[in-house]
Amino acid sequence: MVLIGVLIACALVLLTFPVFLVQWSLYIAQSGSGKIPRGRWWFIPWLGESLHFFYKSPDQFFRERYARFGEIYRTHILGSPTIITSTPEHAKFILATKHKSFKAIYPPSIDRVLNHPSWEGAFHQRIRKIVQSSMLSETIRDSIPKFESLCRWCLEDWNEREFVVTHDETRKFAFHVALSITCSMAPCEESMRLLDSYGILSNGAISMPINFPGTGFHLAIKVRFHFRSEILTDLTSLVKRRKSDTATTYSDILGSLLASKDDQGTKFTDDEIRDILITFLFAGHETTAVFLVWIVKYLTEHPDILEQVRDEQDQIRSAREHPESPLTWSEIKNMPVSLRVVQESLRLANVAPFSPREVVEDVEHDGVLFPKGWKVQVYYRHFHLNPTYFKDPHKFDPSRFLTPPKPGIYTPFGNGIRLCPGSEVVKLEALIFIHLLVTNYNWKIVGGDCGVQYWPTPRPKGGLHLKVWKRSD
Ligand code: HEM
Repeated sequence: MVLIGVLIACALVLLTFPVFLVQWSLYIAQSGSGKIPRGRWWFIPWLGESLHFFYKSPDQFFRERYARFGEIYRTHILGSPTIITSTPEHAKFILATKHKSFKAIYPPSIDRVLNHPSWEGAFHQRIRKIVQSSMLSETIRDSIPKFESLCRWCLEDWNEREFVVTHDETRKFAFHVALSITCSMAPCEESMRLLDSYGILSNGAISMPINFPGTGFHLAIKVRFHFRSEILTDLTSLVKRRKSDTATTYSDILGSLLASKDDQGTKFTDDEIRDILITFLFAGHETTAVFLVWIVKYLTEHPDILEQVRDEQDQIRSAREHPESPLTWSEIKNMPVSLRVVQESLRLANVAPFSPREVVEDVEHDGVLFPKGWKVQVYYRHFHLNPTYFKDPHKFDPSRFLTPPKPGIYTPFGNGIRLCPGSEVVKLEALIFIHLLVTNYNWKIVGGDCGVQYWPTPRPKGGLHLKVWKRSD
């Protein structure tokens, strides 16, 4: 008995010794030169503070550490020692165009589902150029009628249903907008099949990366093969059709990818094109869908603001010769109240709260050491909910955007070299959605407030159930 006790004690000492060594080296590093930021101690090497991170709520996890350690601190989550920073100065440095010491990464769950490294260097710039030019406001303004009819299609029978799961419908809308920009695909059997596959893929990406039968992540890995082969089939037939269709010029991303050559005249391979499409569709719809749900929730909870938005949108409609005419670019540009609702919802909801990076080489900035191999998360939520930058930060108050925020403080679309190229599309989608929703419908939330699902991005739990009726009813 005594022997077993001694053996267990020895095993514990042996197991925890390396952890103490790591922790001690951190202590030396931070006390010697005062470089690595402060943080909590952890005791299980791979796990670190991950259990707290997943099961408390990321929001509470970061809030507690922010309160204790300030704007920059270290932790150990998702299998890596990580520095969390939320000083505008560090964010600018880490995300800056020319800085090569940090490389972009996906969070492990998304990484293993998408299964390709983040785009870097010249390859990244080449893709970015194509993607950006497809989403400039001059380019997307021609797509207003297309986006509006997609939105009408998604909203058309809301009043006839017992209740609407808002997130299901906004996903349908955002996904078809992304498909339209990517490969000019209109709603069809194929697009709905892809939407379903993406639903399962996204469920895996938003779950903890545990590959065990029965988990969402396990299912997503399995579905990924199915999804990839589906994309491959669709893409192959699309390329075939495009090649034989010499009469039409396609101004979508797929068309540009197929035409693009690098400095040596090399084209993208089919595998590369598939990876770009998979990633682009992923980036392009999930965040937007959740964001539109938040807009509905905020408007419902603030009837005074909903009334102002409705007044604005009704005026636009009544100023037209035919009230049902499609929206125009000049009408979109003349929605200041609704635009402020969009800006404030982006700030408060923080649907993309992080920019994750990996440190490529030891780098020091402003008294902080970022050690090689560590992860860094620029955490925008600390900016956007900081009373120093936004008075009464948890209050939904679109009027705060009557005064533009200071540069580098309001960053819902990130910053620097990877600034979201879809920001103009998101705003356009949101304004079209608001216009059609408030001019056509009244609604109320049913099933009570189910709270917030924080992982991986904050969203109303259950997708927000609505009972909807026509305004004329
Ligand atoms: C509310 C909606 C959205 C939010 C909040 C959002 C936010 C972001 C953020 C913060 C990043 C930077 C990530 C980083 O620094 O690592 C990003 C990147 C990106 N976003 Fe968005 N996004 C949204 C919608 C969209 C849409 C609609 C599209 C396309 C149609 C899109 C396409 C992309 C792409 C391709 C990147 C990668 C850019 C690069 O690596 O150069 N996003 N997004």
